[in-house]
Amino acid sequence: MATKPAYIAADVVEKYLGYTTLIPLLERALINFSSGREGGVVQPIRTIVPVSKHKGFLGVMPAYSAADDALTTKVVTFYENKTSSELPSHQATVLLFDPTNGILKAVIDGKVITDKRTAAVSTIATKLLKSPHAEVLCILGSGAQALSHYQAFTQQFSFTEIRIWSRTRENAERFAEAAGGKIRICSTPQEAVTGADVIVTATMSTKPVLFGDWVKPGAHINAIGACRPDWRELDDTLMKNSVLYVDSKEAAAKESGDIVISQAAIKAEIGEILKGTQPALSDKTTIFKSVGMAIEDTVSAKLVYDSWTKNNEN
Ligand SMILES: NC(=O)C1=CN([C@@H]2O[C@H](COP(=O)(O)OP(=O)(O)OC[C@H]3O[C@@H](n4cnc5c(N)ncnc54)[C@H](O)[C@@H]3O)[C@@H](O)[C@H]2O)C=CC1
Ligand SMILES: O=C([O-])C1=[NH+]CCC1
Repeated sequence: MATKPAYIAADVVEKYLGYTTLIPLLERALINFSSGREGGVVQPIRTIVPVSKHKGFLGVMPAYSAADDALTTKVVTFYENKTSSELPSHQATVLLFDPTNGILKAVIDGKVITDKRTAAVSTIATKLLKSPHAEVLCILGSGAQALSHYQAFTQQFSFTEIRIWSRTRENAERFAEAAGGKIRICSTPQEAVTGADVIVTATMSTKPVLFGDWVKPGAHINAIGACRPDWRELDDTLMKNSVLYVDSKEAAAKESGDIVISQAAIKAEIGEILKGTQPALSDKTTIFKSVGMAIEDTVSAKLVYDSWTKNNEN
């Protein structure tokens, strides 16, 4: 008789998903993804079901990695009009299957996986694309992604100044308290961005919050939000005057309003830079437009499951 699937809750995921372990696994996954058939990644474009009546979306994100022999699907919901400040705008669950026979092995909380794997991939892009002299980090937004990016970036880099802007000062102050480090709270996005070497946009905005005229030449931008074809975070000036990298060319060209509307040309996938088949033009102004990939959830969920199994063996 088949055993019941394990349930792995958010606090356990948090315990096993450290950036130092996760980052090299994701680097390998990005390379495999960008290697076509040879890379052994099967990842169709995700299905998104709009729940227009409630300003929400349900996304289904399946993937298989031959290199990891791991099979998962994430189910993620995201809502524009949160009904409660207690409720996160994004909620997710990852189902992990035995790839040999299709048995469901684990139901894993997907919220922490989503927050951390996204920040880890931005860290990888930033290592490749930032100026070697980068000192100032700016984060626009103060939600879950803003916090995971702050945590990953402060662990992996040594910025001398970190700035944040959020729509309300109260939100920015709450963020600074949760982050716990020295953070400069800025009153306007322009103040936060001016002179910054690395910028993270992590908002639910549907209109540009970051304008090319504000951005220091040579800066690197990680654009995390605007995952719908009619949503924007970056304006046309910035999109057209920067070198544009993405996680998945196919997905970004379909899902990212910043690309769909501006018609900016994509230079390469981050996996192609890691493979050495495309250059990292770090002396130019660069954008990493992240839409999020199922394969990132697959390797993260496998890491969590394997660590959990090891620690629960008698
Ligand atoms: N690229 C990827 O892999 C992923 C991207 N995302 C996207 O990242 C973005 C942030 O996600 P979370 O931090 O989880 O959401 P969140 O709800 O925790 O935080 C959203 C932040 O955006 C701000 N915001 C909302 N509307 C705004 C507006 N019009 N102008 C400026 N700021 C605004 C909020 O005040 C808050 O600070 C979302 O667009 C989300 O869909 C989320 C998960 C993965
Ligand atoms: O990759 C992901 O999980 C998501 N990207 C945008 C919303 C959720």
